[in-house]
Amino acid sequence: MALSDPLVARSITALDSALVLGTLLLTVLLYTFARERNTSYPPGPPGIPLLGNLLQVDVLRPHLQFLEWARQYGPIFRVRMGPTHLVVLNTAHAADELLVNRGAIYSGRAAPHVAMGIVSDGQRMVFLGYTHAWRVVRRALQGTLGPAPSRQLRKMQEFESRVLMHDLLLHGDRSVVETHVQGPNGEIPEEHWFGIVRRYTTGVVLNMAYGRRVNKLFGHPYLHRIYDVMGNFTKVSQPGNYMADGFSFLRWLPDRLAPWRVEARKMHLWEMDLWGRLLDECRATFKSGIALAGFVPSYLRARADAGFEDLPGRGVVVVSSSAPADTSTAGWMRDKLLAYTAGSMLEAGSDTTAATIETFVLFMLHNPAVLARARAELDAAVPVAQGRMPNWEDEESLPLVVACIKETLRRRPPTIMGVPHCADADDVYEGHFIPKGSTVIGNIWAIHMDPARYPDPLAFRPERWYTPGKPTRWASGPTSQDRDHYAFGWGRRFCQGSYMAEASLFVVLTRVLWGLDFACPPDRLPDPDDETRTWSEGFIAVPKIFPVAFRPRSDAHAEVVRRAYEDVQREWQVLGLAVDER
Ligand code: HEM
Repeated sequence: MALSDPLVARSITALDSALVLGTLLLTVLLYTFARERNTSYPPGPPGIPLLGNLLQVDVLRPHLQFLEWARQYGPIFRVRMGPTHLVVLNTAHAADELLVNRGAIYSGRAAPHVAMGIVSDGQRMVFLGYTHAWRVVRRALQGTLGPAPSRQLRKMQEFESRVLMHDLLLHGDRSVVETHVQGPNGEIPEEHWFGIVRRYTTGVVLNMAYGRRVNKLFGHPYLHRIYDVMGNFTKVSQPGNYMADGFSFLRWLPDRLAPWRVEARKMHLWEMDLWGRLLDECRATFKSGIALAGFVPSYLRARADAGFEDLPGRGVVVVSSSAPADTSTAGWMRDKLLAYTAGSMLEAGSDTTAATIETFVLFMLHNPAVLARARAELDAAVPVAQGRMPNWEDEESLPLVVACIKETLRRRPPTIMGVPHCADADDVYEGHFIPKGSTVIGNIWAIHMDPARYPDPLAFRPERWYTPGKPTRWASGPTSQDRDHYAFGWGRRFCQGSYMAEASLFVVLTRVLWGLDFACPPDRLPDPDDETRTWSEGFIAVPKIFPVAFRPRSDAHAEVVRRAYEDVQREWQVLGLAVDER
């Protein structure tokens, strides 16, 4: 038979591939064994060859098993998920020491190959390595999200919270009397009160990024697309989802043997149809001379002023700087990185904040005595006779309410295991070797459940933070000296939106407590300790939908909410923004 015979050629190719694959697997196996025998790694559960501990962990809810191992092995343990070394830090001290004090080494990201390299074309900010491009992005965002500039965002947060209050009033008991079913990928029915919360959280970030509004709950062109993209990305970035994430040699396979790559490229185009289109629309407006507020319009303006009006492509354009290459922030984002950076804001800021609001309501329903005390505090600080809703100026008079928000972030942090960092160099911690390339997890869940730091950790107890008559400090970082909880992560990768997030939580939750009674039928109230029934899977573990009936605490409260909503419609027009459509 001639070699040109297609059947023979195909079987030789298949045999070759199998041999190459087998040899590579064997090499990985031998290398792993040899390395492990001679090194003093952190303690950890024994695994099996090749797969390590992969089969011992529910990859969709790893925090449960990781908490068990934290109790067994202490401040630091190590597991292997296939070829990936995971070093897990379970006390505040260990996490602060590595992720903050040794931030020069531990600020990288272990990005999943398929989700970051292909689906995001390497441009998603949250997964960028500790690189020059990341520094350029981070510096650009700080001008909008930093402690001082983020105060400029409060006007829109205040305006949008009026719409949220109005919508919850309109919602009434709809999610209790109607049957709503969550979609298989966590999709929220538009009529459910979770949709009202999402409209707020996504709306304020969309406004921050693009100066646009989400002005309707039903049929908005972007609202659902954003959640679809986020949901898909959460799925594809899940550890264990793609073999090629763990076994890098699979990345050499040609397309016909790697259908995941073809699928991932399609996903990238689908994502660009959203993030790229938002940028294109913004650029068209900018070029037509209309001045929009927001991070992206301001960035396009500044970039054009610097002589880079059009910068197609990915990554950054390097601008010479006198700073050393490893600290320089000089440079401009090209279009694709800019589009993904704005998209990353929407992803990072929407579900996390929405989940915290919903979780707060859940804990209040479970703790009616705390709720009554928080309300009494609000009624004293902002009597309804004043004809206004609470605002940030009232913060000092509301120490218990702030303590309740902090306790929500501690008791159930939305990014329950944080976002993994990566060790960019070999290191030793308390005699334990941490190899370069290890994925390093600040185990927020284990730290928040540490009874030495938080006695009776499962109890919802705002008193941990509350001193009567004294303002409650947020104490959420970024410095290790100013930490009561770790919901926003660590060090140089600390959540850049934390000031914006806390401002949203404050204005929304003080208003909800102040103006609305809310109730859930006891037999439908989810149990916060029931992991599978109450919380979603994934690296942002959010509450599953539960029904709540909202009604005004009095006619006077309802009147204040209604008036604030009507007034804000005029404000939208003055600002040239879309009015609400209901
Ligand atoms: C309650 C709400 C939020 C929580 C709990 C939260 C939590 C987190 C966590 C745990 C990280 C990873 C930190 C680390 O790597 O150690 C993170 C990163 C980040 N967050 Fe947030 N976040 C929230 C809201 C927001 C908002 C509103 C924004 C902006 C609109 C935002 C923007 C970011 C960005 C840009 C990063 C990536 C930082 C980097 O990789 O350098 N977050 N967030």
